[in-house]
Amino acid sequence: MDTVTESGMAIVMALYGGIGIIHGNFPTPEDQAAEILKVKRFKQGFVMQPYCLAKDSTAYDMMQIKKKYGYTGAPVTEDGKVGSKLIGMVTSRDFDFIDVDKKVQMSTPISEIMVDASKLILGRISDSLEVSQRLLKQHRIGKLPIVNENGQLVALLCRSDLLKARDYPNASYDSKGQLLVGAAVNTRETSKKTVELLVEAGADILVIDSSNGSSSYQINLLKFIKETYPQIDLIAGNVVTRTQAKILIDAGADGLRIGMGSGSICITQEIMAVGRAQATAVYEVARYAKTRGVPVVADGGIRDVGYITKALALGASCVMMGGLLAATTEAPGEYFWGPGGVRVKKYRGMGSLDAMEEHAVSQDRYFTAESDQIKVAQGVSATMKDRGSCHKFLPYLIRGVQHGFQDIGVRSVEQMHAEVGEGRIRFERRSPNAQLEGGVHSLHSILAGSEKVGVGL
Ligand SMILES: NC(=O)C1=CN([C@@H]2O[C@H](COP(=O)(O)OP(=O)(O)OC[C@H]3O[C@@H](n4cnc5c(N)ncnc54)[C@H](O)[C@@H]3O)[C@@H](O)[C@H]2O)C=CC1
Ligand SMILES: O=c1[nH]c(=O)c2[nH+]cn([C@@H]3O[C@H](COP(=O)(O)O)[C@@H](O)[C@H]3O)c2[nH]1
Ligand SMILES: [K+]
Repeated sequence: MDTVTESGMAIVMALYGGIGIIHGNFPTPEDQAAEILKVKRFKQGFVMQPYCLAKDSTAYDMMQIKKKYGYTGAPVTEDGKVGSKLIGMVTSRDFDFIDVDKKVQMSTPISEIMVDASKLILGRISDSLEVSQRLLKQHRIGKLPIVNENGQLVALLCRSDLLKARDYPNASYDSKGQLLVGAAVNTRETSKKTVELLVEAGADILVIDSSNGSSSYQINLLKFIKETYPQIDLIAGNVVTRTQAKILIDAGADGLRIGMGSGSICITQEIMAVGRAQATAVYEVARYAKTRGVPVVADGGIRDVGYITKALALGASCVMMGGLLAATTEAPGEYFWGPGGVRVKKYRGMGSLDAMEEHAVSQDRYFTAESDQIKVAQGVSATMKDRGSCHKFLPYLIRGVQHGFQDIGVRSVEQMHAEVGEGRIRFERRSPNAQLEGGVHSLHSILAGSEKVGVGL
């Protein structure tokens, strides 16, 4: 989803053993492929998307970076982006000499404050983290810009990060040791070209993204991709019935995505009058897919960590989450202050009017003909409360699932599936009263900070 997964989210997901599916709502397919490349080029310990200044930036622009993001220095590049030529670097040390109270000095060109690239110690993209770290220490500098052979900025190494260098023992790597990443494509004819770019950029998995997977458009694209790129794992969907599952498995799907209208921003069940209760859908489709040796993804409706455990118990091999990961630091978009002074980020359905209007690609998807001006939204646009960084939230989710498995008495997803299959682990219907009882109830008030999601971060 375009408010959940771009390269930043995909990187952190892979570092913790998951995978991110880069959304397909970019202005061009090249933009989507560029996000795949960013994940593939990610080097552990490096900041791959540092906030940059442009050659015509001023001291004021640096102050804005400091105010908004808390960073005291920034690389200066030709056009203010990563990937363009590095022309200098500003650090707090250079900045301390500027009196920020004086207006004239706020408009001082950054070129007068920065240290010119010719005088900087630079790291090379081909160097390992150890070599670059040694360079930092040797020269006692705070920040080391990493450039490629053309002098273009590709990353930044910060001394402050050395102290918190993390290890990711469960990271998802491909055979070349690069992080795994997937991408979503729609079922339009144009996707054939998009797929070529995504595969070239190194996508490991493609997800054919549609609310109703069993369409002729999807089957055609699925067959095309399987024939043209047999090495690519393909997840088809979405489906909620065994019949739909059969159609896609027969057409060659390697995995299925289950869920129709169960997502937090979904209004499909109300507007289209189609869909299915998510637990039933996961249970039924997973049971059938298992007989065909095809794994399934439970997509949508994961409200909290317990829902992941439930989805796995119902037969899913993994879950896909939108809302639960939205409004983390790594989700696209900026935080802003929502009603009640709460810090929020935007989260919207890919079928919301908002998403449809933003990009020509998604508009195209929703117009049955070019001249068709009537849009039927299948999702809403919303905000989500700041959830902090995935570096804390993902370990919380993982540990939460582990505790759930421990309490149930299973050691792995495979064991869970086997014991459910054999009837040793069983589900029992809960009455509405039992569900109320299972939640927080009868309290005068809940103390701030102890809300359900994220307890124990
Ligand atoms: N999981 C869920 O419950 C739902 C998810 N969504 C999300 O919203 C986004 C859009 O979903 P959909 O509306 O299902 O998109 P879609 O692209 O599958 O369908 C949109 C419209 O385009 C038409 N279409 C698709 N391919 C075509 C082709 N090759 N030629 C001519 N017409 C074609 C379809 O028939 C449909 O009318 C996706 O990201 C999806 O995941 C939307 C609704 C429900
Ligand atoms: O009915 C819908 N209208 C939409 O506009 C829409 N956008 C996304 N999705 C689906 O919702 C999933 C995420 O759901 P959660 O926020 O509950 O994790 C996602 O993974 C999608 O399957 C949509 N469904
Ligand atoms: K819903």
